[in-house]
Amino acid sequence: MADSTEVRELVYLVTGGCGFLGEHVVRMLLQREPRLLELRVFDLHLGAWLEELKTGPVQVTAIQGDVTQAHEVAAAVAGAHVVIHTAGLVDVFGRASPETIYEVNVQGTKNVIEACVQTGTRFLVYTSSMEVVGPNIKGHHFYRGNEDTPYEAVHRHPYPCSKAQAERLVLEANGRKVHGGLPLVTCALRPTGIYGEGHQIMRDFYHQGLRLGGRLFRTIPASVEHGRVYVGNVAWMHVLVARELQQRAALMGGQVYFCYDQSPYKSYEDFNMEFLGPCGLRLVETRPLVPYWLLMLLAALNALLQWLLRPLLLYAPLLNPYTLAVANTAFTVNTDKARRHFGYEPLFSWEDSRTRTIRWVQAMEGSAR
Ligand SMILES: NC(=O)C1=CN([C@@H]2O[C@H](COP(=O)(O)OP(=O)(O)OC[C@H]3O[C@@H](n4cnc5c(N)ncnc54)[C@H](O)[C@@H]3O)[C@@H](O)[C@H]2O)C=CC1
Ligand SMILES: C[C@H](CCCC(C)(C)O)[C@H]1CC[C@H]2[C@@H]3[C@H](O)CC4=CC(=O)CC[C@]4(C)[C@H]3CC[C@]12C
Repeated sequence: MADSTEVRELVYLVTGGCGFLGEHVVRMLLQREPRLLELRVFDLHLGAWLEELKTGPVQVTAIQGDVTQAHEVAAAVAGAHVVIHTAGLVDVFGRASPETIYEVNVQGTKNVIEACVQTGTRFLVYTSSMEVVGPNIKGHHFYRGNEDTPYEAVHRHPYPCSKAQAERLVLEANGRKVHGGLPLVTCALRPTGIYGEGHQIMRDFYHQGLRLGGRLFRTIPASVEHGRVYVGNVAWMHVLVARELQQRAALMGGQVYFCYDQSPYKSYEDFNMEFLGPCGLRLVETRPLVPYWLLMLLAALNALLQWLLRPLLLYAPLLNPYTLAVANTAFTVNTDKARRHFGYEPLFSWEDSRTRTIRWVQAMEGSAR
């Protein structure tokens, strides 16, 4: 909501601005950051929807680029006041190699930090993940914890390892002198499982349900709570944190914040049914259809098949030992740190978030309704 009394003077860069979360951040900035003069959207793959944004009062600059290429990042960052770094390789299914995941998530983040230092950009917001904390490889539950809750964050999978390493780099860079001599101010946001318009896995579950005659089969006990947060609220947190970081550098610099809202605590599958149910799907059984030991066996078999078939084709099903462990381990947050530090309140109520997500599912091609 542009306030006519504010002067448009700020240049923001959003890396990964054409991804699921990135698009919401871009649209939210245009709606809710009245001081924005130019918005640079940097992504490996640019979306056609960017064109429609170019007619407004803010200059929207689309930059096709790769975060692993330091010179491309530096060129995009030069002259920006704030960088929101959401670009990342989100892969827990074995589609990409561990090397590629590290290259994008860790080297890409190093490139963003170095670009800020070299070009004199002072404010950097990093999209981290709940995965930097847990669930850990021991399957310890994290039950409604906050940023200070003790937890053994031990990982083996490349995705959480790379996000944890990148987050550490961002936090350690807080206070480094950028070109011109002023200190860099950084912080990291840790969303739990994001949902909402554009969520690919929700889309996949919906289509799977349609193929199975309107049914989905429970795999995880309903008692295993999984943290979820609406994409619009995650985007709003990014906008707010980026704004307030400029005013409250001493308090917020080097800090981490979980992303949260009023979404209910439920199992991954029961939560998805909040949207898929009203779209004509039902979750069969009150208890998992397949015993857990058999699921573990199937997950291990999938991992073996992935490895055997790799020279011939990419076999990357949803079920693997890692996704099973994440889905089957409680991980929920209960915190007010973002409210205390920068006045965050969710912009979308649970009812709004649910309605918006249901409308999006219903609008999908092949809708059951
Ligand atoms: N989806 C989720 O539930 C969660 C996501 N996150 C984090 O949020 C961020 C965004 O995730 P999503 O929007 O879900 O993923 P996404 O895959 O939809 O978006 C990532 C974007 O980054 C871009 N990108 C990938 N590699 C790039 C490269 N080398 N150079 C430039 N751009 C590149 C992609 O083209 C894509 O547009 C990621 O950093 C992810 O780790 C954190 C917690 C939960
Ligand atoms: C794919 C999983 C659901 C199917 C499980 C099965 C096959 C046993 O029925 C998803 C369950 C939990 C998801 C992850 C979680 O929300 C945390 C995440 C945070 C991120 O930063 C990236 C995405 C993800 C790892 C997310 C990925 C899908 C699940 C494993």
